[in-house]
Amino acid sequence: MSHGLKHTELVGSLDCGTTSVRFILFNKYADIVAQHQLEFPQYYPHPGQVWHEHDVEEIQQHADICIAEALNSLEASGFSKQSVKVIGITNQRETTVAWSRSTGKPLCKAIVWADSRTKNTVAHYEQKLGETGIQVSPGIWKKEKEGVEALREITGLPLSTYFSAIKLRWMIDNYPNVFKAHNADDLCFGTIESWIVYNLLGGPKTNIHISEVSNASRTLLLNTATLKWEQSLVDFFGFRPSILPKLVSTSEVYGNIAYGPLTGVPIGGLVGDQQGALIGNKCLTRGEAKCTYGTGAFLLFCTGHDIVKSNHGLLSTIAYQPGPGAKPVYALEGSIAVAGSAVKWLRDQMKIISSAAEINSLAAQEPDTGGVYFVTAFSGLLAPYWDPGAAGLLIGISQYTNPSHIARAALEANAFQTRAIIESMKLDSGSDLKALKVDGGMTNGDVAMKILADIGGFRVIRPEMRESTALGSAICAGAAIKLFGWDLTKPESLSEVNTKGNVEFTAHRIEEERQKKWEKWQLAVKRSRNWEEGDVSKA
Ligand SMILES: Nc1ncnc2c1ncn2[C@@H]1O[C@H](COP(=O)(O)OP(=O)(O)O)[C@@H](O)[C@H]1O
Ligand SMILES: O=P(O)(O)OC[C@H](O)CO
Repeated sequence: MSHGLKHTELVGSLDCGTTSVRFILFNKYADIVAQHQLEFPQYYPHPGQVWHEHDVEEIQQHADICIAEALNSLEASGFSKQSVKVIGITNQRETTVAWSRSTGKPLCKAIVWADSRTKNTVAHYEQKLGETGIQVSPGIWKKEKEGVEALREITGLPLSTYFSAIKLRWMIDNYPNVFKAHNADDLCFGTIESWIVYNLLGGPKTNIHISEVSNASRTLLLNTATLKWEQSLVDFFGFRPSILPKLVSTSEVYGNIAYGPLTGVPIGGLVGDQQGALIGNKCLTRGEAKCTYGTGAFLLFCTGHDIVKSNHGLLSTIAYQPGPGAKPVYALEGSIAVAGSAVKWLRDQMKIISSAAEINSLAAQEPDTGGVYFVTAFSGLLAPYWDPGAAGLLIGISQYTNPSHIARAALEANAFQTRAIIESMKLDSGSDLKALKVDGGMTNGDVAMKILADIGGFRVIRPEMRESTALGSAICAGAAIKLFGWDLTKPESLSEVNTKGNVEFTAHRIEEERQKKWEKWQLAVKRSRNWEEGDVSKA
């Protein structure tokens, strides 16, 4: 490798995604020096329903193995462990963990972000917003439409099955041991970064119960302007304040690792994975955007220090806070629940491909979808539709339809949903997006990327080094100890980071044809909506 790596300092990143954990060691140029990745089990305990769980002890064990194995390969290639100066953690967001303060053990399996079992809980709180509302200041209550607005105003989010407070409420209401721990002030609530950092820093011995603000901004409990837990919302959802972790910034030293091969190394960065990818793509100033295609797809558009409120179905979220007390940077986000998971479904359930990568060669066997549209609403639709009642829909099937058409339609679904988000972003931010930086497992396929550019009608820029999520948290961690001169408030300090080439994909289809397909997609989405509440008399 270049740049005299053997003598250099390194920064680690523990990336705990929805389907796998990886530990990656980077040098100052973002070259990957060593890494290890492991998939972990997914639990779907109720066939036919959209329950999706993780065993968080299993995630922690996989994380420990990834760290140990990456360090073994590091040493095997002639580096000392002491090269690792600091590590960052990045994670699937919203996934909700409940553990016991006294034992440090999880009280139940974590409810994963994409799980939509909580539809009735959402309906209950929608009704409560209509009836009692939320108290926005002493004696001032906002109800009904105003209540929904106030919730958005405070948190940047709508009431949805997606966010953590709803999932936690469901746990308290449905698991007697969680209910008991809540009442006894023994319940620790956290998202995945809270859980991992709690363990790495010593578990119940040290009891460091913290949550980072980009993750906390996905709970429905954080005031994104003040960066504090919002008491009115803690009350609204009926939580005891003792459950809440202490809030911390995205880049600071939270403590030193308490066990294993990295004992004594500081943890200096915690960041939600999508915000991590924004940082890893160096989209640090207003107007820059990226989309990460993993299990789901998440397009984040940096809005600088301004919270831009969306009127078109997007989320206003915290991108990162560069240090304790520092001014946060915000983003508008469009979240798509199903992206790579549709590929996984074609592989594991439909068995029309034997590996995820194969979707590309299968889709390339046909020039088009033969009129098939695939609305991948496996657990309802997130942005910009926010319809938990939408159902997955394959439409336009005929005698002529073959597996290639379906594979292609799955890739097109990704592109159409991305376009829907870009259209909303245009309306909310006033700026058009002519080019999109992409990363994540799904972007490994060239055919998927060509379809994205062609259907979306924008340039797609794919970096050679696509571990942007991990790199983002490494940058946060490095910046916390001023390693390599990195500074999140000075984008120019990252000029030497990840400068390897990009591959670009451009649109070929004529605009009129693209528009026609777009209109047909919108029609397909319309047909998939409100299926759960469907009533034959209104069909
Ligand atoms: N070559 C490929 N083409 C299309 N999809 C792919 C390819 N490789 C992986 N995927 C999909 O990408 C997803 C994994 O991406 P990753 O970024 O690791 O996700 P996560 O962080 O959500 O676990 C899987 O759902 C898989 O189906
Ligand atoms: O782990 P990923 O890449 O699927 O990302 C999941 C998101 O953070 C959910 O909001």
